[in-house]
Amino acid sequence: MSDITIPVLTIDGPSGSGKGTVGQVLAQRLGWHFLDSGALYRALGVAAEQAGVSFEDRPALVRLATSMDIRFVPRADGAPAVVLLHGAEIGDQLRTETSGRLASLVAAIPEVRQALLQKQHSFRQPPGLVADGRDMGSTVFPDAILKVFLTASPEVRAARRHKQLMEKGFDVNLPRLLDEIRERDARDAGRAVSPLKPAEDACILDTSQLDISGVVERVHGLLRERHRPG
Ligand SMILES: Nc1ncnc2c1ncn2[C@@H]1O[C@H](COP(=O)(O)OP(=O)(O)O)[C@@H](O)[C@H]1O
Ligand SMILES: Nc1ccn([C@H]2C[C@H](O)[C@@H](COP(=O)(O)OP(=O)(O)O)O2)c(=O)n1
Repeated sequence: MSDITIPVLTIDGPSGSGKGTVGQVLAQRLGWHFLDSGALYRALGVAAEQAGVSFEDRPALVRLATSMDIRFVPRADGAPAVVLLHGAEIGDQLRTETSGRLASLVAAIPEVRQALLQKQHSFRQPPGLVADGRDMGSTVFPDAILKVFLTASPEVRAARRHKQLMEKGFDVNLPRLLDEIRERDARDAGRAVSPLKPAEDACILDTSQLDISGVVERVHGLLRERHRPG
């Protein structure tokens, strides 16, 4: 269990809806911790592939999830944390669509999700936590003070991801990216445990027509309505 006296803001939604960007800005602004839960699943997918573990071998994946040494080293400027997997920096490889697909595959295994639960709860530290993912509000932090579910059309999300990856120097193809995003959405939404879907008490926000600061201000406004730091 996590300490329910520490406030949590959850931001869930599909790929490219802006969870990570908006979550990081708000965590920096509030001085709260930040959990990029997708990075845990991505790192596990990459670690499994590096170790030659079959994605059919559930016990081996669970062992890897439990023993995986993953650390997030925050950067002072609020930029995404440096991710260390077994002491080595993973860097931009973690953000590729290949690692997104591997993440989505391991994330469909209930025992893997269970094995990563404690790690996620350990991010709940004073003075607060912003947590981004698929099931932050529905499963991992059901008592969050505010649950936001961001959406945007698949076309808008694919275009955002395309721009982001091209800027990082990856040569990506937009139609293929759109297909991959649709495939990942379907797998994440269709799995039996903690599927991609808004928590019952989530505020749903379509970001297709909003810029990043527009989304940040909306979410911060909702948070202010519910949480006044003591
Ligand atoms: N509302 C928005 N308008 C324009 N670009 C956005 C918006 N939200 C996010 N982006 C951009 O889209 C890309 C993906 O955003 P990200 O936060 O990584 O999404 P997610 O974490 O939901 O997958 C980033 O390059 C980000 O700057
Ligand atoms: N809380 C989470 C976070 C991610 N996942 C899975 C499902 C996603 O397709 C992958 C990658 O997630 P991530 O948030 O890093 O991906 P995007 O930035 O949204 O493209 O991991 C999950 O099942 N539950």
